[in-house]
Amino acid sequence: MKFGVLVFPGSNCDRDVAYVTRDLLGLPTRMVWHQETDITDLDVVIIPGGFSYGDYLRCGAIARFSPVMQQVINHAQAGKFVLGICNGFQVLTEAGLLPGALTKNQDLHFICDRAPLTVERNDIPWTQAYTTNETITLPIAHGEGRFYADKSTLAALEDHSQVVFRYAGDNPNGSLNNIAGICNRQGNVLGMMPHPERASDTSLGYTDGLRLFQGLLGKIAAWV
Ligand SMILES: NC(=O)CC[C@H](N)C(=O)O
Repeated sequence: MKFGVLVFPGSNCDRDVAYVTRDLLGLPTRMVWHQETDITDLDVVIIPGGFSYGDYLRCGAIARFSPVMQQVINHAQAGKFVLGICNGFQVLTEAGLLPGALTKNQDLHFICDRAPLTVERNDIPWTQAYTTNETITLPIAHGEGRFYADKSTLAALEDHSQVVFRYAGDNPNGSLNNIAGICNRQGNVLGMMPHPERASDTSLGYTDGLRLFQGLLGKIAAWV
């Protein structure tokens, strides 16, 4: 299984993700510059965190127009895997691959913290290494992480069990329904504000994030 990690001007978690997939998990991984137009060699695309285009206009609003994004849409529509972490989640909503929007945190401050999360479902490949309703802890670091969607979109997300992670403790940013991460209806595209790649190495003190990547490895053969 081959991973590709997108790199935009301003990405800053790209190497952290590659450290997990290439160095910790030993999987083929290549960095994908945002102007590339052929990613058909990839099984999994990860859009990492950071400040693509300096967060001008809105986080992810400019990156969404990078040439590689049409390829990411094709990749997702073919049923292949896409993970957007933090700025990557913002890019996925801007690109229309996930519903809703990430808006400025309720208190308008950038938040850097550890957040307890509830895993809402473990029946998609991404989360099969967790148990449903398990509480895990992942770092968060964002200024625009407040999930918003209109009433009918929010109801549809809940009706189709597309909420994958919810903030378990205090709601850190004012996200509607405590939403920290969602997937598309098929379950192959996942977006989340917390950073699993920053909780994957034992030297960092906790490894709840590693199981996200490990879960995908266990399931991919059956899913594709
Ligand atoms: N860590 C990140 O990816 C940050 C995302 C974005 N720049 C924000 O502040 O919301």
